[in-house]
Amino acid sequence: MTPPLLRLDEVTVRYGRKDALDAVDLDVAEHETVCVLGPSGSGKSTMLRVVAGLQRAASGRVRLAGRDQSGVPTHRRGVGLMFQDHQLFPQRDVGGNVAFGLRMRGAGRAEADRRVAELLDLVGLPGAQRRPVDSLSGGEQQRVALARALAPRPRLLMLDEPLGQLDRGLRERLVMELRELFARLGTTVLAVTHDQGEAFALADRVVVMEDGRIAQSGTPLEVWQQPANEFVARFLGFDNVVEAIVHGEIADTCWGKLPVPPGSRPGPARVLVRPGGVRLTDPADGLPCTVAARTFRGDHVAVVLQPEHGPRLEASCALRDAPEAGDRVGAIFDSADVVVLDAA
Ligand SMILES: Nc1ncnc2c1ncn2[C@@H]1O[C@H](COP(=O)(O)OP(=O)(O)OP(=O)(O)O)[C@@H](O)[C@H]1O
Repeated sequence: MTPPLLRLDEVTVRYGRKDALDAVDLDVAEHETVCVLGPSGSGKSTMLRVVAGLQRAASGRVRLAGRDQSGVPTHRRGVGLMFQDHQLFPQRDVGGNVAFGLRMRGAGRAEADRRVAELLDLVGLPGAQRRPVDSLSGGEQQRVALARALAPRPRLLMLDEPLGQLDRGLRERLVMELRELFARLGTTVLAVTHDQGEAFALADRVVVMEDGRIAQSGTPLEVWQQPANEFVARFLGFDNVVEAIVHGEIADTCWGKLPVPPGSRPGPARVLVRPGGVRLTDPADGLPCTVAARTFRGDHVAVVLQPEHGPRLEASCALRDAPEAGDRVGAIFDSADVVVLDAA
């Protein structure tokens, strides 16, 4: 069996007494795009740095195509890196920036020129070779940085907050372009971001980091549908989490009895209710609540409910059905949107 393109085997990175990575195991298969997601300080950049050879592991192994990379310098690992602030060379023009890695690897001028033209076509900047980089917009600079990272045909492309500085609309567009480009080129990608929308749009697989460890790894759909624990649930923006006692297909909570999916582990647990699974009805027919606030979110309205007992909960409503602040409503719960979480 061929080994994964990248394997981290119990990799620990220590800064002083702190483990920035704590015995992390991770495989990235050839042609896979893996996005590492997590709050600030959870170890995302450290993971990229140790794979690139910019940071030494205190213990564990980094393998690329099965080969232990201990002692292999960055420029011999065959990895491409793109950081959040692009780090383009301001004194070189676009062509000079994209050709940089090629020339470093001994490519002749004609070959480098051909490859630069090919890459600028690929990233949607055909003919931009002679433009000064400071004449480019943020999004264009991002494309040049991407072309530069792809130029030497790295076996693994690593992106650190690739779209961090750009405004939301542009990011959403570029993420789709990147996904299509990586699929077309068959690039293997390890990207880190703190933006879940970006990670979910780009990734075949999402890895959520918490304090130097992997809290969950799965497809975007798996992680979204079944967050492993309360940390992941809250990181994804799900705040409807309460203590519960699960028995059979019921969870007893301060919000009353919630239906849980068949086969849920019985006993004390934390339970998440996705806002889409909170339906509003007459106060007499559900958990009586007062509407504390409502926020327009484009395609839906987030309605914050204050029950008579227990913490507030959020419901997601269609615009035409959304109640007004101060209204009395009843909340009923849909078992498909109730998730029994692992104890953290
Ligand atoms: N050179 C360093 N010296 C000491 N501590 C460091 C160093 N680099 C990172 N750390 C610490 O290691 C931990 C992980 O940092 P890292 O930069 O990998 O996190 P991150 O998830 O990428 O964060 P961010 O999203 O803010 O970039 C943090 O607690 C950070 O303060």
